[in-house]
Amino acid sequence: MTTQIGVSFDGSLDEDSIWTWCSRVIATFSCSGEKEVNLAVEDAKAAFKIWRQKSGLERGRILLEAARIIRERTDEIATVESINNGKSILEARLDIDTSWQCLEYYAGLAGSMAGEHIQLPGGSFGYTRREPLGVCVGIGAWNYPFQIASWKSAPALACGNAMVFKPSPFTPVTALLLAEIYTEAGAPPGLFNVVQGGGATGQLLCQHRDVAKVSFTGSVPTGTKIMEAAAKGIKPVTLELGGKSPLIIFADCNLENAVKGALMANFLTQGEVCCNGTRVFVQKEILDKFTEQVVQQTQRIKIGDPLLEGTRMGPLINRPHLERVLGFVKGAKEQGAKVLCGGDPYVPEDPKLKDGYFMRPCVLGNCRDDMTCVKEEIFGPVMSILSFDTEAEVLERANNTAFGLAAGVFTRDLQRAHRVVAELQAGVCFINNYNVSPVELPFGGYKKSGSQPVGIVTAQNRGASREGFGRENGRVTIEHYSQLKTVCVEMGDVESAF
Ligand SMILES: NC(=O)c1ccc[n+]([C@@H]2O[C@H](COP(=O)([O-])OP(=O)(O)OC[C@H]3O[C@@H](n4cnc5c(N)ncnc54)[C@H](O)[C@@H]3O)[C@@H](O)[C@H]2O)c1
Ligand SMILES: O=CCc1c[nH]cn1
Repeated sequence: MTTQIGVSFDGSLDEDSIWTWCSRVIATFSCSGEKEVNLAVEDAKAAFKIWRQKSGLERGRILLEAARIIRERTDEIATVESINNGKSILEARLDIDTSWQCLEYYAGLAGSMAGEHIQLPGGSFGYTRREPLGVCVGIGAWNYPFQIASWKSAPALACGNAMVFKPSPFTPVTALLLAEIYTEAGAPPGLFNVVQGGGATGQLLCQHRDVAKVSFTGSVPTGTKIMEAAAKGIKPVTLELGGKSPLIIFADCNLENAVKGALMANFLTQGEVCCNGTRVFVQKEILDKFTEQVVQQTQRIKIGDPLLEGTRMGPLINRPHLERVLGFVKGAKEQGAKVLCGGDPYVPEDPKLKDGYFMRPCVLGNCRDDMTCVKEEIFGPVMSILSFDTEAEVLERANNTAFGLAAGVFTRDLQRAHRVVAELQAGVCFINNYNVSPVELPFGGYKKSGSQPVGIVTAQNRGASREGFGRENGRVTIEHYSQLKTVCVEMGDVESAF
């Protein structure tokens, strides 16, 4: 089967390919079926045999070389990513930066993977070995194609695993560049394999008996299917899912920073960001001032050709998604929200861009907690502003969601900031900033965004979610890509019970 992709790549970067976010097909690929998936897993198994024998330091050296190549080729990869996804070139470069930084980080940790030595009676002893899992599968969403492939593969490879990666069919291109780079850096052929396809290919990967683990980034409904498939094979999963995160702005904040923070929380990558703080709770005293400034700055966002240096917002991923996002705005109006700016299709002056999937970033006022736009993940450039009076009230409302990916708070009162984040049911919290993603810090959600509360959430266990469905980045991810072997060594004779 051949799938056609709306925003895609024809292999050249000539003048014409700059104008391709307009439903022009510029790449086709065949979806991998059972045969191709088996082949990719077989190749990965062969590479794993070689890779697992290398010391951490040796693996780290290859990852470092891959990081160096990515860094050297940042502009080129960012350009392809911008064509692949539609995000602005400025943002695409930042994604490539956090990608090579991730490889560098895990290259550094690879040599430090170690077990313990435990003394036992009579001179006997035990030790533990931290071992790789085997062939891991990575399945990506379309919003951060290169970054997701890097964030999944770097810790997997650092721990001695191989990976078969399936990008989203909407953004199939840049994962291939990463595969080429790993090979060029000295990884055994097949260590990082890319298969193309949609849900059916993803299912084949998850069900494959030789796959040891699945790391998935995408929506909650697909995450549920992946968990079901993995459960049948008793495979560990990492799930990085959707969100509807709160951003809480207290009256004592630095207003200028809070306004900038709200834009960062809502409009990066056309609003197609899992951890976006789309429920913006503003304390009543500053509601009007904050709203006025947010609207002013939102209206200044330059929309257009994402490859131009001045552009800050490109087209959405595809026509159905654009229509879905516009539908949320329409529904919000019907439910009583006020469109303060944007929320309509945008047609750039350049005739070559006229069929692009552009829309004006939208700020909604008069929002209530029961509105669909406030409850559901929109995954587009739509900010909902809600007002609040007290800290206790806003905490209750902020946590009143099945999601738990991220949350933010702007205040000058640092005691309040820490008190509030301790109560927020979210895996990633920001104080006086939003949507910064240093690779040294673990990234992942609570609740339906990727982890599970311990039983029923009560005042006592609130925030005590385990990172049972994994994390990306940070030291903790090593544990999700490795397993512990205990070795018990007898130094005396066997004391038999028989
Ligand atoms: N938490 C995070 O880190 C994070 C990051 C980016 C995106 N997301 C979430 O991703 C969603 C948007 O991305 P999307 O539309 O690509 O998500 P999606 O769930 O539709 O698809 C994600 C990936 O899963 C594959 N897939 C679909 N059905 C499958 C199946 N049955 N088995 C295996 N694989 C299958 C798709 O082909 C794609 O590669 C949003 O909800 C967003 O919040 C989360
Ligand atoms: O979409 C979510 C993943 C992410 C967040 N920031 C950078 N990448």
